[in-house]
Amino acid sequence: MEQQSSPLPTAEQYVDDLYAQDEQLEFVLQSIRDNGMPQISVKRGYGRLLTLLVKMTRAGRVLEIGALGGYSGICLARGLAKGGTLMSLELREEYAKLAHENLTKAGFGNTVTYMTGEALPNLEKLYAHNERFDFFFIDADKGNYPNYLEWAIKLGTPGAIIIGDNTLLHNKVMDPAEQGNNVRRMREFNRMMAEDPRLESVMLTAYDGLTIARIV
Ligand SMILES: C[S@@+](CC[C@H](N)C(=O)[O-])C[C@H]1O[C@@H](n2cnc3c(N)ncnc32)[C@H](O)[C@@H]1O
Repeated sequence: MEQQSSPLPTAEQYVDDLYAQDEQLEFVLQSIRDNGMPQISVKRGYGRLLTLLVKMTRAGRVLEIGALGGYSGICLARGLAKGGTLMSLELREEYAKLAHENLTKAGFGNTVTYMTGEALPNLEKLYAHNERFDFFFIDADKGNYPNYLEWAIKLGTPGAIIIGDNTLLHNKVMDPAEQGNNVRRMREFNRMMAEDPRLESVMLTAYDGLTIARIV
């Protein structure tokens, strides 16, 4: 009888399997499921990239927009040197609470500060208080990505890194038939990242896309 061969893994599955399970991060994913929250944390490979990039750039002040259960927060905090800090903006109190619990369990409870509510007014507050950051991770409501990018440029120190997640938006950005608000705004974000003279950037197309820029 002819043997059925199992389908090949995707490149992302292959890479994910190459690395040992990360108990702290798996715990976060389980806590998100247990609390009935959306399972939309940053993908494992990009989480590892966040840690590496924070380390490689020696960023001391990191700002995240969209905390959910703290998965990306832990990845970012792991990259910080002693004394580094993470500011995390999250719409929902209950999500920020779980994220803080998870960062505390991971040993980063005193590294992170949460600001809850809509991110835009909080970004304005941070600017007014003269807070500046050298690393940004944008991962909240997609329709505001271009606004978050403008704020990151304003709040960024020279050479700051700005990263946006989900920049392919389930491949909708390439499909001219897709004309919803989030898709149009994500296209606008991608175009800004590619063309804005204040930035130099690269777009990674694994998983759901990740765009990385540096303020020139
Ligand atoms: C994709 S999830 C973030 C995942 C997280 N970065 C991670 O990888 O672990 C998006 C988060 O953005 C939050 N969010 C949505 N709209 C927001 C807004 N206007 N201001 C601040 N946070 C918002 C959601 O509540 C949700 O927790």
